[in-house]
Amino acid sequence: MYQIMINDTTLRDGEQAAGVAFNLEEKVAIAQFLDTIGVHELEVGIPAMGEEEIRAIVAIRNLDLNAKLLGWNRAVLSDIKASIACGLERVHIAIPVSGVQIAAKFHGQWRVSLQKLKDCISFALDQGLWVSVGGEDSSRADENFLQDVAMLSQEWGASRFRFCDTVGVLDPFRTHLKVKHLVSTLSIPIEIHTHNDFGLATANALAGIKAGAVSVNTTVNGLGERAGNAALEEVIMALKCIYGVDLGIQTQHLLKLSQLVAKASGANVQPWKAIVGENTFAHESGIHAHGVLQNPVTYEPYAPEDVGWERRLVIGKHSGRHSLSNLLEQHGIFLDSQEIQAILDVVRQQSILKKRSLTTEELLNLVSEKRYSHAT
Ligand SMILES: CC(=O)SCCNC(=O)CCNC(=O)[C@H](O)C(C)(C)COP(=O)(O)OP(=O)(O)OC[C@H]1O[C@@H](n2cnc3c(N)ncnc32)[C@H](O)[C@@H]1OP(=O)(O)O
Ligand SMILES: O=C(O)CCC(=O)C(=O)O
Repeated sequence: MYQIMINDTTLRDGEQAAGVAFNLEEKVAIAQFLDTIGVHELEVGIPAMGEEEIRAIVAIRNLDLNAKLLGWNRAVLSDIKASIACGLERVHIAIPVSGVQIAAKFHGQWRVSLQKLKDCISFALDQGLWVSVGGEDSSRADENFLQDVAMLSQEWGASRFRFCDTVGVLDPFRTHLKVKHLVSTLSIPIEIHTHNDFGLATANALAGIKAGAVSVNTTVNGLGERAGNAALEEVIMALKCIYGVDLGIQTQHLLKLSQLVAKASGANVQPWKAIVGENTFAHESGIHAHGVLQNPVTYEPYAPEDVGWERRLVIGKHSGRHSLSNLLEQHGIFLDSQEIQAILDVVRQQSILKKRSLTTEELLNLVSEKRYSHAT
C-alpha cells in the first residue's frame, strides 16, 4: 500500500460533538500530544468562529510542531481571512455537493456556491496558501456533480479533495466504489472523511484507503458530530495489524491520548470501545482466561503494551478454575480443586448480587472467611 497520512480532526470535527468545548490549554495539549506521537496533520479548528478559536489556533501554530496544520473554512472569503489571521499556511475549504444540502443551504443555487468556491481557492492561492477542498455530503451527491466539483477544484488549484460521508450512510463496499472512481479520474490526492451513524466509520475509512485515498480524517476516541468519526486509534491499529501498514505513529501512547481527550471532552469511552476501552485487555470468562494464561494470542489480536495497556484477568461470574487458582497463587494461596470450586461457586453468587466482578481484596477476604487461608 502507498504512504497513508492521518489528518486528525479531533480539534475540529471532534470538538463539534454536541456538548464538547475545549479550552485553549486543552486544545494545545491535544495538538502537542498528537504531534509527539507522530500524527502527520492536524485540522486545528475553525478560525471563522472568532477570537477564542483564533487564540487557540495561534497558540498551536506557535508550538512549531512537526505536524502540518490545517484550518477549516466555508467557501466564504472572511473565513479564509480568519485562517490567514491565525498564521496558517494550509486551508481546507468545504462546499456542500449533495442536492439536499445545496437546496437547504444555498436555495439550490449550485452555480453561486461553485463561484464562491472558485473565488476562495483563488484568494487563498494568491495569499500563498496550500488548499484542500471538501465535498460535504459527497456520499449522497449525484456522482457526476461530485466528479465535476472535484475536477473543478483540481483545475482551480486545490492540492487535495476530501470525500465526505457526512451523515455516515455508506458501507465499505459503496465507499470503495465511490472513492475508487474519484481516485481514478483525479490527479490530486483524495482524503476520506467518514461518520459513524451506522457504526461503520472506521470500516469505511479503511475501505476508502483501500480504494486509493491517501489521507484519512480521524478523531481520538471517535469523538465527533452525532455518532462520531472514524477513531484515530482504530484506524492506526487496523492499518497496522490487519493490513500490515505501519504509519510510524507511536501507538504505545494511544491509551494516554484517549484519556487526555476523554477528560477534555467530558466524554468517557465505553468499556468495550476498541483499542482504548478499559475491557480491551480484560479477561473474565474461564475459557478465555485459561487460553490467555497458556498463550495470550489465543484471545488477543495484538499485545496490550502496543497501545499502552496492561493485561488484566478479572474474577467474576464467568470465571473458571484456572484463572482463580492463578490469581490466588500470585498471593501465595494454594488450594486444591475442590476448594477452588467452592470459592468459584461463591464468586458466582456474589458477582450476581453485586452485579460486577470481584476486586482482588474482596476475593482474598472471601478466601480467608472461608478459612482456606491455612492452605498458604
Ligand atoms: C459537516 C460539517 O461538520 S461542517 C462544519 C460545521 N461546523 C460548525 O458549524 C461549527 C462552527 N460554526 C460556527 O461557529 C458558525 O456556524 C459560523 C461562525 C461558521 C457561522 O455562523 P453564523 O454566521 O452565525 O451562521 P450559521 O451557523 O447560523 O449558518 C451557517 C451559514 O453558513 C452558510 N454555509 C454553510 N456551509 C457553507 C459552506 N460550505 N460554504 C459557504 N457557506 C456555507 C450557510 O448557508 C449559512 O449562511 P447564511 O448565514 O448566509 O444563511
Ligand atoms: O470538510 C468538509 O468538507 C466537511 C467535513 C465534515 O465534517 C463532514 O462532511 O462531515
